[in-house]
Amino acid sequence: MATFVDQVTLHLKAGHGGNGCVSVKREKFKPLAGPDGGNGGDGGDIVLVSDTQTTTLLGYHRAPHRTSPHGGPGMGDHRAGYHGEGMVLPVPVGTVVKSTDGTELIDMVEPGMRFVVALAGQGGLGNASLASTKRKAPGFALLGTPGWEGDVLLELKVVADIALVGYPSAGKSSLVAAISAAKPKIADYPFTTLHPNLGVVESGDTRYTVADVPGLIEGASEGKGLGLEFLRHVERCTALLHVLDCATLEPGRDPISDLDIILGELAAYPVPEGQLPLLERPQLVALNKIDVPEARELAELVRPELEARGYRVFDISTVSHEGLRQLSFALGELVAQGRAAKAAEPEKPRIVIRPRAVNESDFVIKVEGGSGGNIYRVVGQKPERWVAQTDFTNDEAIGYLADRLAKLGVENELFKSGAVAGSTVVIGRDGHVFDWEPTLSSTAELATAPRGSDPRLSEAQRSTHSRRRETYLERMDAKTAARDEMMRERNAGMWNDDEGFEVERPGAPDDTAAKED
Ligand SMILES: Nc1nc2c(ncn2[C@@H]2O[C@H](COP(=O)(O)OP(=O)(O)OP(=O)(O)O)[C@@H](O)[C@H]2O)c(=O)[nH]1
Ligand SMILES: [Mg+2]
Repeated sequence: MATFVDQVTLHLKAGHGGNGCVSVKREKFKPLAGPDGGNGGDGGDIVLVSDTQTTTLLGYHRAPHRTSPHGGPGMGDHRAGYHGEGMVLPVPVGTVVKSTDGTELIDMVEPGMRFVVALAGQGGLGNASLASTKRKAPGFALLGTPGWEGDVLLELKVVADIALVGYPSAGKSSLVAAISAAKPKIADYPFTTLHPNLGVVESGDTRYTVADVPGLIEGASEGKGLGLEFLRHVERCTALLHVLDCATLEPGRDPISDLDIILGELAAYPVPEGQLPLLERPQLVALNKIDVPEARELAELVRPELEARGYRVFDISTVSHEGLRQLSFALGELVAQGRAAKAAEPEKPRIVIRPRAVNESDFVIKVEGGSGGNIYRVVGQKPERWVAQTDFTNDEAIGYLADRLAKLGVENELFKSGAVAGSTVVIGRDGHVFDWEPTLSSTAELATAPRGSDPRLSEAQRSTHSRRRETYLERMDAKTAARDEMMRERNAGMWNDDEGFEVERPGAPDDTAAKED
């Protein structure tokens, strides 16, 4: 028998971004002709895609380690590194992706949904891209950031319209076999069915799926028998069909008490938030095995009570096929009603399929008490990424990082949170924890010096625009003053023509002096 895998832990490693390149263009007679280091390429993301052609997680059970390619490093002469190719992992429709702590990341209920489960690293900028008017020849490049690495849990939940529930050997698999083309294993011992079987039924205009799940017994919710675990597959069904065995010879069992026990077990199953509890969904009852005379009698006997409880009851035999037509028609009606109700619901917003997307610009500083004084922890996507991009063996790169952090306001905030000279500053929540040693001196300077005395925090740096505007206005004022002065002189010259008028030419006397030399 083929193994049925409905749960698998994937170990994922998304590709790293390639490092940027530091390179200087060399030409004949011009050995330092400017930076030309190319950017590193991005790594490849690992993407899950819900695919109707995929029906099992078996492939991932056999090969749970998946690694996507890294981005290539940048090279000289402005050559960028290649991008790592994204890795697409097809999963069956109905796969739920969870993190290792059990939180649901996404429910891939619709065919064709894409979920970036492991985000690749970004390529680092090369020194050509880092060049600016102020920094004409950067002697550093940014490192590529690491890709996401970790485990996720894939859980396959069968998506069926109708779920058959009942005791072992009640005839659930036989019923699926009788009303659909599915060929589940049928035998006269309990727990024949170990994994759900799906059958497709066509009744009138409606086409629907029926899931036959393993038998339930009393205490299933506490783990007896095959436990409640298999009800996970029932979770998404529109309606339930109770299959009751009227021909059982086991002492102490009869259709009514069987039903009560199953109802008790179903009530104990916790459905995920936002879904209807199992017992609040439409339910029908099938009294099975009425080809056996005693079973038919028993069915007649219990029918009034079941009807009194409000169930629609069907007497069936999967052997003689009696009652199956009416039953499949009734199930089809239920499904059609369920679908119509669903279509009338306002459409849910499409799920955003990029994980771990936090507001990029935000960072927070957490002050933690340590034995050697407070630790200032900077937590935020940007600062963490920038740290990962920094080559700490290169002073220029460290300086660039300090500038970026200062511009974002990190150092400002550190100062406000009370960081002083010698404080330990750590950037990153976990994983990327790095001790802020290399730039401690600059942080310390900032923290001890009164605000504004640090050159990088001076007004000239902080508000370049208003500063530039001020300088411009000053210069314009000076110009106007000079012109006024000149006009005044010229006017004076016009009135006193005899005194002569000469436009002063600055530098002219010097020129003559130079010629004379
Ligand atoms: N006489 C008679 N026997 C039936 C009928 N339906 C099922 N059976 C028998 O009951 C036994 C159990 O049938 P299954 O379909 O395997 O029962 P199940 O509910 O799927 O059982 P589990 O998978 O163990 O939970 C088999 O021996 C079937 O032949 C029926 O309508 N009449
Ligand atoms: Mg079965």
